[in-house]
Amino acid sequence: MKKYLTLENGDVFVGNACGALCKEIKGELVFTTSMTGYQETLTDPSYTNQIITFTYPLIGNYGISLNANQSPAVAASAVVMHEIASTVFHYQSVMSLNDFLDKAGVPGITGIDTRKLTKIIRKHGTMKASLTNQPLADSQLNTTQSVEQVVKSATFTTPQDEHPDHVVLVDFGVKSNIVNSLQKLGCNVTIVTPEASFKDIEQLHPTGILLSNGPGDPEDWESFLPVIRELQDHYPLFGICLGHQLLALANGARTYKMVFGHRGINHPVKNLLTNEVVITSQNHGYAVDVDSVKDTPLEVTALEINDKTCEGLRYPNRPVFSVQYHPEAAPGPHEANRLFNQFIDLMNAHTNGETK
Ligand SMILES: NC(=O)CC[C@H](N)C(=O)O
Repeated sequence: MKKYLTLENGDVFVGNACGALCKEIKGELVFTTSMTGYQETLTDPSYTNQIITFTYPLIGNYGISLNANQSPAVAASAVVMHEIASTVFHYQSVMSLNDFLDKAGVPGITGIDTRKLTKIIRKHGTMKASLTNQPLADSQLNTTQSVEQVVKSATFTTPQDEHPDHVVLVDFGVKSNIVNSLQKLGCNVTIVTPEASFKDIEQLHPTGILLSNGPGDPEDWESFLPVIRELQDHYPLFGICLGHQLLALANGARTYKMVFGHRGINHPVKNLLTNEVVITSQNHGYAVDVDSVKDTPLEVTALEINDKTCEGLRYPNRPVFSVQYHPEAAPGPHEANRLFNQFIDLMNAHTNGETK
């Protein structure tokens, strides 16, 4: 069955349908250069309302496993591939990528020259696009799920015991490996939605706050910025990706939309405090304006080596910091994992009265 990918600039790519064959969809067309980790990528809530193009030419060859999902559902609207593997080899695989997409009701298109498509996205920037069963003019296209719906589905959980580290995680669309990474290090994690007030969070007696990743434009979360300002006055705080952008906005810095973003698992980031370079997992379309940080109490702590975008911030003399990349990986390298240990060290020092 044929499928049509129509870009906002008028370009049309014709390929073969896969996944939920008949489903038609609209979304923001982005690309990821990750060579592995398609299951984690597709279930990362930050990809909500986005059509993901995989630049790697063969996707799906190790199937789908029971423990790789980053949220209960496939978050991406659709998938664009050069080739989807028809034969799957992995001892943990329980189904093929094609069946996974079909069960999730997510359409895909294969047989696409993803190199050509990516060059177009790099030149024009991320664009709206649609995936239809007929050339666009003849099709009946439905709209997609809103970002709000994703965030409202977040749940509250309560700590099981009295471990000293109790992280209240504000869920803007969290990846499960952020929660797992904290729990593996012994933290209790309570998840709250961004509707929580400072008082709601205070009543949970946190030892630290984590602002999660999430989809969409950080400027849409203006209502939560006053809560962040209060939180950073009282608790150790760690922001990841969207959480990093929100920490910046809450302190008066600006964010902007990048031309085509960073989506991949080999982005080099230089730590300006240690001169160390880490290879990081990234997925973002917005960034913090480095120059705008100068007029805030924050300090830029890291830059992406290729384009010098802001990758890290801290609030000097406070246990408050953030990164634009994903220390929890899933997918990607684990080099930055130690940031969770650093967060725990900051919480412990704060609990012991060693920091403000
Ligand atoms: N992974 C994320 O948290 C992404 C943050 C934000 N939605 C962006 O695209 O920049």
